[in-house]
Order: sequence, then structure tokens, then C-alpha cells
Amino acid sequence: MPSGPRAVVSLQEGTTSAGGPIIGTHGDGPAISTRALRKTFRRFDLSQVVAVEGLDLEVPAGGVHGFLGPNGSGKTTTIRMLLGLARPDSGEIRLFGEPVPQRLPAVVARVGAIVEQPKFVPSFSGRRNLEVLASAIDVPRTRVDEVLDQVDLRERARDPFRRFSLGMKQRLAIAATLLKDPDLLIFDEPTNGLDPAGIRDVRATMRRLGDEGRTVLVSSHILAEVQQVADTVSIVARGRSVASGSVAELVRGRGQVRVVVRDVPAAHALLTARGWRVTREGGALLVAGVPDPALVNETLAREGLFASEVGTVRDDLESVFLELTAHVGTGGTDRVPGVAQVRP
Ligand SMILES: Nc1ncnc2c1ncn2[C@@H]1O[C@H](COP(=O)(O)OP(=O)(O)OP(=O)(O)O)[C@@H](O)[C@H]1O
Repeated sequence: MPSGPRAVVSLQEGTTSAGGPIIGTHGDGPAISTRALRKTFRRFDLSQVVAVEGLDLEVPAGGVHGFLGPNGSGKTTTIRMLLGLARPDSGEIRLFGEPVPQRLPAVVARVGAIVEQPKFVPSFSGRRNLEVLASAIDVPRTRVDEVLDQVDLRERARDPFRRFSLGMKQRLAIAATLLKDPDLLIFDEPTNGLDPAGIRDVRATMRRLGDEGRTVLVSSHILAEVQQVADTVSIVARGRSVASGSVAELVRGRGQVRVVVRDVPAAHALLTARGWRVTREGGALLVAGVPDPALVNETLAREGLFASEVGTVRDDLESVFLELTAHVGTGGTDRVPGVAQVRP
């Protein structure tokens, strides 16, 4: 995947006449759903690469959805299929309930996306670049100021594009996707190659768009970035979905209880006997798989083992991600044992 800002795929320029009226409104079902989606490629030596293997994805309408997975897990290929830029071998895709690619023209005006390399003119100002794009897709010029505000670039809009920082270039690309006021925005690794300030600004822009009620699908292999901005996430590994749900749901119950007790061996034996996974960390014990930390305290106290400290060590999404994707071997597994597919 290329790094740095990507070009705007102006889906809005698609043929809207062929598809007829748009059926359904934003909010009456998922913005994106895929079922058993599969895509293979042939390598130069004619061997087959399975890029996407039976992917089920559901992105609720409204808010920011993180599409997470390690490098090579099939995110870009999936996004390209969602946008009609690659054809699935098999499976189903729906955008706002409409089958894609068959009914893409019916939904195309509701979708904006950033993939691949930028196509802005370096010597033109940010504003001029947007004005050219706006007239190409038949959008009034007044819209240019609105989208510049939406990405917080109004003040720098007169600077030539070539003087923009990478973060500003990326926000200009986002502004271009907003010209047609789409309901769904798809960004493939939008923070790739940006410095921390650029990442923060792009993230704030995505959050704002999600708060406006738009659906933002953002792919990333850097989970810490998405964790802070996403309402819901899907985690993929080797082209398959391994977990999905809200960030809170995915990390809930996955923390460990840290307990400090004088008689460590006795406490270890007692807690292990309850069926919990217990590991030693210095003078403390880490207990995994406990639904409520109070249960640890209660179990110990009943046997006269009094804890001097009980606390929760919460996993972040990064650890959940590593645990989930580590389970998926070469052959792939559909689901990781013990991980619920939490549908938002
Ligand atoms: N055009 C292609 N020809 C051959 N193989 C491809 C092609 N496009 C993707 N692949 C392979 O398909 C797999 C999935 O790639 P994809 O780019 O979709 O993953 P990704 O999750 O977006 O990864 P990254 O974060 O590194 O971009 C990889 O093994 C990749 O090498």
C-alpha cells in the first residue's frame, strides 16, 4: 500500500442515471455489509493469493468505524471492492442496502473515498484545486468554503498545494470527498506517513464527520490511532473477520485483576482452582478471565487470605488485536474461540 496522502476517488462522477432513485435513507440499516466476500489474485508465478476469504462485515450507519488488521490482511482489497474498483470472486456487498457493484450507480452519489495517490495540482492553491474539482462534478463553488471549514483549512486555503504539510494535503483530500455531501466516507489508512500533529488533525476531522451523522469507514493497522476515534471496529486477519463491535465491548471483560497477597502460593492455588488463569508478577498475581474483580477478593477472603491490594489491569484495543490476530494461522480460522461477534 502506498504511504502518504491518497487521491480522491471521485465516485460522485459515476453514472447516476442508470441506477434510478436511491432506495432507503441513512439510518435504516447498515451503511455497509458484506457476506462471504472472497477475492483472490494470481501471482506472477501463477500461484494464488487469497486476499479476502469469506469476509462478513457490518458497518452501522452513522459514526466512525475502524477497519483494523495487520499489513496484508485484505483491507485495501476489501475497500476497492466496496467502491467497485475490484470485482469479488464471490460473496455479497451492500451499500445502504443496495447490492454492489450491480447497483453502484444508485448509491455512488452518497459515497466519498480516499484511496491511492493524490491528483491535486501542486502550483494551485488548496482552494483552487477544490474549485476545479467542484466544477468538474457540478457542485456550486459556495460549497468549497463549506468543506474547507469542515476540515479546518480555510485559513491556509490560499497557499499553494505544494507548500501544504502532509496532514494538510490529507485534509484537503478529505475536503474534496465532502464536496458532494456524502453520507458514507471511506478512508484507506488516512494517517499513513503523517506526523503526530497531522494524525491528530485528520483524526479530529474524522470525529467531526462522524458526529455530523455521516458514516466514516477508516482502515488502519495502527490500532492506537483508531481506538481514540472509532465508535465501532471490525478486526480482520488474513482476509477474515475475527471480531467486531464497539471498542468498549471488545475490551470489556478482557482486563486482568492484579492482586497482592502475603501467601502467594496459597492464593495462586485457590484462584486457579476457580478456573481462572493466574500468573505471577513479582509479589502480585494477575488473574485473567474474571467477570468481576470483587470475586477475586471474596474467594481469597473466604479462605482467610486477605488481599492488601486489588486492582484491574485493563487491556487496550492493541492487546486485544494482537491476541485475536495471533490466533489466525496460515489456514485461517473463521472465529477466535471465546470472542463474541458483537454486532453493534
Ligand atoms: N493486485 C494484486 N496482485 C496480487 N496480490 C495482491 C494484489 N493486491 C493485493 N494482493 C495481496 O493480497 C493480500 C491482501 O492485500 P491488501 O493490500 O488488501 O491488504 P491490507 O490489509 O490493505 O494491507 P496493507 O495494510 O499492507 O496495505 C496481500 O497478500 C497482498 O500481497
